[in-house]
Amino acid sequence: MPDLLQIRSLAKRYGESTVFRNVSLTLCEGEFVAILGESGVGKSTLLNCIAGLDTVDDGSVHIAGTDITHLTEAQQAILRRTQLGFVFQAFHVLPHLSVADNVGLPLLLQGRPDDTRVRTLLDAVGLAALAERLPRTLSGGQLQRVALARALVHQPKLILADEPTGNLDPETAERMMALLAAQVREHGAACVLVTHSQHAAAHADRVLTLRQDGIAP
Ligand SMILES: Nc1ncnc2c1ncn2[C@@H]1O[C@H](COP(=O)(O)OP(=O)(O)OP(=O)(O)O)[C@@H](O)[C@H]1O
Repeated sequence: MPDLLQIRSLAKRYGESTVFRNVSLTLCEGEFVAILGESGVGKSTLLNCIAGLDTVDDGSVHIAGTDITHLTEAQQAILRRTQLGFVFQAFHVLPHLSVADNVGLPLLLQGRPDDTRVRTLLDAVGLAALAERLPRTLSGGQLQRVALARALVHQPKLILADEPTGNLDPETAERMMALLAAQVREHGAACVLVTHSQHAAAHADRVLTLRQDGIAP
């Protein structure tokens, strides 16, 4: 199966301080990897580097065969829009858009708005009744589900999920992880999940731990 993500010898520093180095990881279609690691070790930074949202100091990141570290910012933005779904730890929903419009944004940006697909995702994350509400009227767990629905709505090839169940009760978290896993396995996507939750990580095919000098089982 083709590799959707290939990370080779990735290194990241902030000034003189090394966050991580020697990080290599390959994911093919249908693969789901969970990354654990102590707080501050660089898990969110790694996801940002994969998405081209942060610079890297060494190594390469190929997404569906394209090295994102060698693209211009505009080219990276197009690749993110077409290939990536990102569940940010801090949600990053747009405050002036309704829940439905936030979820539909990736489709709109690709010039293929689809209200039916948005409705399907809102149903799947249990937010259909809140479709017209503004984000500021939602709870943290509801916002997290908006972020998950938005990351899946355009059926991206690569899903990067940063602690996507951190604000959810155990039952809702299980349902959201099942939704994420179904997207990966039924649609041939690949997912990198960053989490502190062993329950969430149990949905993955492989569980790896990030340390300063690399990533390993
Ligand atoms: N813009 C920045 N400038 C300098 N240091 C940074 C910057 N962003 C992150 N860091 C540092 O990089 C390290 C990795 O941060 P990161 O948020 O990736 O960790 P994490 O493993 O995701 O943590 P957590 O599990 O607590 O969310 C931390 O020590 C953090 O302080």
